Amino acid sequence: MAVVSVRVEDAIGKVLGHDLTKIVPGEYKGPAFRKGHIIRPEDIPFLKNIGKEHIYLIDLAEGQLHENDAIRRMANAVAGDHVVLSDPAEGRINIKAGMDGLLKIEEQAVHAINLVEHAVLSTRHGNVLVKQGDLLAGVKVVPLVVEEQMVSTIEAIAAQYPPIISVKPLRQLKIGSVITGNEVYYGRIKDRFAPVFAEKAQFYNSILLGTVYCPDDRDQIKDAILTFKQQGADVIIASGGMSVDPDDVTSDAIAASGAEIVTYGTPVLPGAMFMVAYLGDTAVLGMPACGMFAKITVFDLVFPRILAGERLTRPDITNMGYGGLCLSCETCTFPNCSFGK
Ligand SMILES: Nc1nc2c(c(=O)[nH]1)N[C@H]1C(S)=C(S)[C@@H](COP(=O)(O)OP(=O)(O)OC[C@H]3O[C@@H](n4cnc5c(N)ncnc54)[C@H](O)[C@@H]3O)O[C@H]1N2
Ligand code: MOO
Repeated sequence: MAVVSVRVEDAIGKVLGHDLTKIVPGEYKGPAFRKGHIIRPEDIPFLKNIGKEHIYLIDLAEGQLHENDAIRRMANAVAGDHVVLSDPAEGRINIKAGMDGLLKIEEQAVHAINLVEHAVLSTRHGNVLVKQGDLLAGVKVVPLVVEEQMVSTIEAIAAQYPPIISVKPLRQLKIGSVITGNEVYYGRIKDRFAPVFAEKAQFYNSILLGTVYCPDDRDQIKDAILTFKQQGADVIIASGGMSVDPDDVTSDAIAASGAEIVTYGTPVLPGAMFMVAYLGDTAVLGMPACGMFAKITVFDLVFPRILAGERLTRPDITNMGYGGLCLSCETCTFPNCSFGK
């Protein structure tokens, strides 16, 4: 490749080899001139004002790629379902959500690609809900010109993984809620869980089939779970009675329903006493009383994945320990924080 640096005064009539960026802090950041622009005499003062005394004219050799062609290939290699790619601008392609859904990122593949010299694949954390148009990742290369070999190495890495960046569509789920506890059932205290379930159902665009109240009685809780199963619930949530007291029988009731227990306990705080089980295809979740108190809990890490049609395994849950500690910030910014990442 010949990359020739010429004085801007000598570049009139020549073709610009890459986007030229203008930045005014707080006001503007973007391309002042795009690759392919033919330099005009009136451009000279403007170029000098953005600090350019020289510009590059590029003549690619065999086996070399301009940054824009390299990042187009890289972006296509990492893009899975329901994502859209921007055009290159300033040597970068943005990958955005093509629809609302659950963002999936193959983390190991991202690490492997970034080990390739000059590659830049910068992503968000996966397993969060995204809206159509949300930014998911940016793709760049460091130099203006790269060897084609570098890009084919990245394509080969990407081929070893499932789609690296994708968005899974969400289902609308039918939820049955079973609220347990003698103190609520016998009217000693006012129930505080039902409003939480109503809010969660609305937030996650799900349908609440109904709410059944049970005392701390294993068989009554079990029967309520089985009734919701018969009614076609996709998810059954049983609240309270999930910890260590003798009256805490909810986990026993879930087991007695015949559900297959994936985990009792999660390495997430709040949510240590949470249970994930499956009765056929119906997820049965044991929600400890922290779910009534904390705005965001392990439920908010688990539920989006169920919405996206995933059946959670024990490693899915145990992997949540790294980053599973909520800092209970005064102003909650979840999912834009370390919780669940
Ligand atoms: N010694 C230990 N104590 C606790 C442990 C532990 O491991 N060892 N775990 C703690 C964790 S973590 C959680 S979370 C809580 C809650 O556990 P439970 O799900 O068993 O909650 P309950 O005992 O049923 O109730 C606790 C508290 O919340 C009130 N409650 C429950 N449901 C309702 C409702 N629908 N409406 C209003 N109030 C409700 C209940 O009356 C109790 O005051 O345990 C920790 N403790
Ligand atoms: O299930 Mo409890 O969170 O750890 O509060």
